[in-house]
Amino acid sequence: MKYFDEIEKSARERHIPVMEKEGLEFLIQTFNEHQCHRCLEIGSAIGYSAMMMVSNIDDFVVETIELDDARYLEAIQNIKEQQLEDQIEIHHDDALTFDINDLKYQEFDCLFIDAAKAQYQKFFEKYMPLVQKNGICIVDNLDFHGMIFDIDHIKNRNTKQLVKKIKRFKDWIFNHEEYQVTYYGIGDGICVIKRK
Ligand SMILES: C[S@@+](CC[C@H](N)C(=O)[O-])C[C@H]1O[C@@H](n2cnc3c(N)ncnc32)[C@H](O)[C@@H]1O
Repeated sequence: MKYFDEIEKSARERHIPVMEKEGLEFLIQTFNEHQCHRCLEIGSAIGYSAMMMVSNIDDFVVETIELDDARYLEAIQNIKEQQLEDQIEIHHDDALTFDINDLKYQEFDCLFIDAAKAQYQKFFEKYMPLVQKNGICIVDNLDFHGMIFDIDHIKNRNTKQLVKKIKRFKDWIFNHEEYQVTYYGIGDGICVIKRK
């Protein structure tokens, strides 16, 4: 497995939320097992997860969307420095309002949702139709540091609202008649979603 330890370390030091190694290894393994080659990622941050994916999965491209100005610019720089421009296409936009006609690819075999947690359902509903029939979607951070199991004891009002929204998404997707969801207690809770 190829790692980008310096980039990861620098992100953590500056409190830029990038995926934990364990979760990323799981993501890469899952995309490999499902023979995925084209991923749409929502939430690039500084490009770390996209670079990990394209560097560790054969014949793999990522198209990714990032809202934050500084992170987007840093992602561009990182991708360029690693000479991965041919494999990673990054857009600077709000994924909720982004015009999907501006995507380079119109169909994907995997979707990775890793942006604003309160909007998971909106991201899923907007982007899952771009994933082909046998494709998969991976969603991270579904336990929110275990808080999802003990919402009544969360004191901070904003945190409580956020955790409630994550729980609402979890309940919605787990009970969805069109999708089959498998939960893995890796990192902060990961779900692999497939069409039934
Ligand atoms: C958890 S970080 C992504 C980490 C990255 N996938 C990694 O592991 O290297 C989430 C990112 O989503 C971005 N984000 C939040 N809301 C967004 C939106 N509506 N559209 C696009 N990006 C968004 C944030 O600015 C943040 O950089």
